[in-house]
Amino acid sequence: MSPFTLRWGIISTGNIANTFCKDLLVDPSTRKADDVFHKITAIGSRSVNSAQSFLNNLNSSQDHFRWGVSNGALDGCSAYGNYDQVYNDPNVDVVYIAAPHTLHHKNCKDALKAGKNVLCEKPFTLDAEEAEELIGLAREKGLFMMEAVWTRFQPITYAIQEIIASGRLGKLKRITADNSLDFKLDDRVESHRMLDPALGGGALLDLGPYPLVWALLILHHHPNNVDRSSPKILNSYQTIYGRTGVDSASRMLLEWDGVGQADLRCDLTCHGYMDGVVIVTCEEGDLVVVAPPSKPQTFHIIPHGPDPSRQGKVIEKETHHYPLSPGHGMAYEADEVARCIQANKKESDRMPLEESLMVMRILDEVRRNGGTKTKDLRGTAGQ
Ligand SMILES: NC(=O)C1=CN([C@@H]2O[C@H](COP(=O)(O)OP(=O)(O)OC[C@H]3O[C@@H](n4cnc5c(N)ncnc54)[C@H](OP(=O)(O)O)[C@@H]3O)[C@@H](O)[C@H]2O)C=CC1
Ligand SMILES: O=C1OC[C@@H](O)[C@H](O)[C@H]1O
Repeated sequence: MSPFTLRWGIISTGNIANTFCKDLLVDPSTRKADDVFHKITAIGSRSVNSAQSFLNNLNSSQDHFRWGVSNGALDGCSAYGNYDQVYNDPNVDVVYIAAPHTLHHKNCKDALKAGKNVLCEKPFTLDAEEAEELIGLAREKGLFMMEAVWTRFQPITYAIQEIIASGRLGKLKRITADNSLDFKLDDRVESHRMLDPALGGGALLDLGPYPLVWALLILHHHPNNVDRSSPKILNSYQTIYGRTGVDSASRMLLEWDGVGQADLRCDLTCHGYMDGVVIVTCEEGDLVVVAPPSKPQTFHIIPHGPDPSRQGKVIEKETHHYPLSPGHGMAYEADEVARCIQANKKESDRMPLEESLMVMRILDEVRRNGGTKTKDLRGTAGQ
């Protein structure tokens, strides 16, 4: 059977848009996804020159990214000097939104209103109100929409969830998860999207979704969270970066009743502990994930010790590798979008809209309890 072709329109020509588009050009058979073919049919930028040079750059891709160029994935692709032409292009099935956080809501809304399916970068929106409005609109229009939490679709996350759910490590106790890096804040211009409060800058909104995705995968989806209830925020703290007033670091302590606690961190001033960016502590041992938390490929199981009273299922340290297919690891989420749209689904079971909304509510509460300049920043819901 010939593969299902999904035609992508791309909004903005920044860093992650480039990484994502490159991954769309990788041969799907390298990740056993022969049922899908990704085609990029429109690129939208605030400047037509930027759209055209982005397209030229994709056309000159090498290595694994050459496959799509040679197999027609960029044939007939339009380069537009605005976003509206992407939304209105009849050759586009789904729009990928990769502009700064504060524009996600407007861009998604414009795409949905034009009748397009949507994949939107994390954080899904600036606040929960925006997310609610988009979810309502997507449902009203009968369109597919998903937050681009690529980590969820990587092979290692399924494997880790399976081990935890199997009970092999004994009862789950708690997790810690950390997505931190030394972003060299002092060397950046104040208008950088990570530093500018008006663009939703700071660690929480940019890095926070990753510790949260681990908390959701492990605790929210744990078999003991039978009715999938939301966590309580026990505590949170934001460190303020004086120069622009955004958070240079954020901490969250969440609890899923009857399941466990999640101690979550994100920091723009230093790396986390690379050999243990996520630690799932269970009765019999720890499951420890090696960096980066957005796309890990290795985890260890480390037993707590030879305690004869334990069930003895974890005796020696184990190392498990789940290598990503060629590319950056973003194609798995694109495959999910293609399969959902082909099956006429309006959302992904693996990344449900309710969970995007739940994350936005958590981020709102942390932001509003902190003292940064984004504390009172409101989104564009209703506009
Ligand atoms: N999934 C992942 O791994 C990652 C996701 N992200 C998410 O993707 C989004 C974009 O991040 P990233 O690619 O790093 O950002 P960049 O700054 O590299 O790119 C953002 C692009 O948005 C467009 N844009 C529109 N309006 C503005 C504005 N007022 N100021 C700046 N840019 C504007 C520009 O493209 P143009 O001029 O062409 O319109 C710009 O190039 C963020 O929401 C971030 O959270 C980021 C990194 C990794
Ligand atoms: O979204 C992201 O994913 C990967 C991280 O390292 C990056 O900082 C963040 O923006």
